[in-house]
Amino acid sequence: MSDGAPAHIKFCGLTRAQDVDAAIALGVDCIGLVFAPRSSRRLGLEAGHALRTRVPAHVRVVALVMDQPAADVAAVVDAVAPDILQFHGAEDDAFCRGFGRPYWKAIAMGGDPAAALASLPAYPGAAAFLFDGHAAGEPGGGGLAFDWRSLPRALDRPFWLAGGLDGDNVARAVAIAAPTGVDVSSGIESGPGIKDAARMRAFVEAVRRV
Ligand SMILES: O=C(O)c1ccccc1N[C@@H]1O[C@H](COP(=O)(O)O)[C@@H](O)[C@H]1O
Repeated sequence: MSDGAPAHIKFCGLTRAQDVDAAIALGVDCIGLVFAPRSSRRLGLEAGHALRTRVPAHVRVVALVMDQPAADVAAVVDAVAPDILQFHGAEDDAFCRGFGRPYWKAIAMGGDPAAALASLPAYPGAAAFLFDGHAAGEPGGGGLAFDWRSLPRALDRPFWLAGGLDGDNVARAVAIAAPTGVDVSSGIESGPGIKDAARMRAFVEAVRRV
């Protein structure tokens, strides 16, 4: 999938203004804000809005949701104005399309990868796929990697690699999977939702060295 350009970088699960500012200073492409109920990084609408206002227009804000009612997703869209919605649950294509934003569909590769990949045609409206290491029905953000070699060599749209990435393994992951971008949460943290400046920098430097 890669066209030889460096992989894009998304830092996910930011909860503090200082971490958003540091991520932007490092030049990441996307900031992920988590609104999924079962996440230790979950933001309320006001906190999400406050973080969103710190993000310049050239950095995309991705709002992560999981198996929430349409009214809750719409409230996130209204309060946070994300550039992209990232769906992590059993939402179908029609649901994901219903909020007037491009969407990325997370694909849970941690259980049955073949079944996970077989679900891709069910999401014709997805602007991109995000392959994560958690099992279907489980939340992500737990640092779980999957076998990057299980991804197809060719896909009809951009895809992001997530799950268990950090500054030590991301170069190998990019070399194997050639994703459009890489997405990381726990691999740049000192604790849930608390990003670590040195780990953030190490991750970005590792991706840029590939
Ligand atoms: O981050 C969370 O808390 C979360 C909750 C529910 C669904 C997905 C979640 N996170 C996503 O998982 C990736 C990978 O996380 P990690 O690097 O393995 O810790 C994260 O970037 C989010 O996209």
